[in-house]
Amino acid sequence: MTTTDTTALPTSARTDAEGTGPRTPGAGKTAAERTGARTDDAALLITDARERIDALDDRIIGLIQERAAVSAVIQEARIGSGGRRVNLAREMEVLGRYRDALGRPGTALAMTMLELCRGRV
Ligand SMILES: O=C(O)C(=O)C[C@]1(C(=O)O)C=C[C@@H](O)C=C1
Repeated sequence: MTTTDTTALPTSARTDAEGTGPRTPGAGKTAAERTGARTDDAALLITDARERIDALDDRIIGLIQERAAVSAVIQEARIGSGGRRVNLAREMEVLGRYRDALGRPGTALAMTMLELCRGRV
């Protein structure tokens, strides 16, 4: 690894030694440019919090994939028994749960999730 001494620069003007290769988003950018922050403290906080968000998003994506697999088992069982892929009454229950917990955007989220789990109707 080639290293450049950036310690003479203000932290906000440096790029991270790690994770800012030529293909890494944010490569060659200052912490301020990467985060939109105007102070080093804020840039650090944002960088840290973004790592937590990325970890949460990874888990959410994994849960959606797990949900889709369980949903596929149900759909296959129903189709295999002579029924239809879609069960609208159940979808209304799912939409209602998301709406109750998250409001109107929850409904939109649930509709997208159902599409991911059973395709377009
Ligand atoms: O609960 C079911 O009966 C399912 O088939 C699962 C599921 C879902 O992913 O939540 C998928 C398709 C149906 O239309 C309803 C719900």
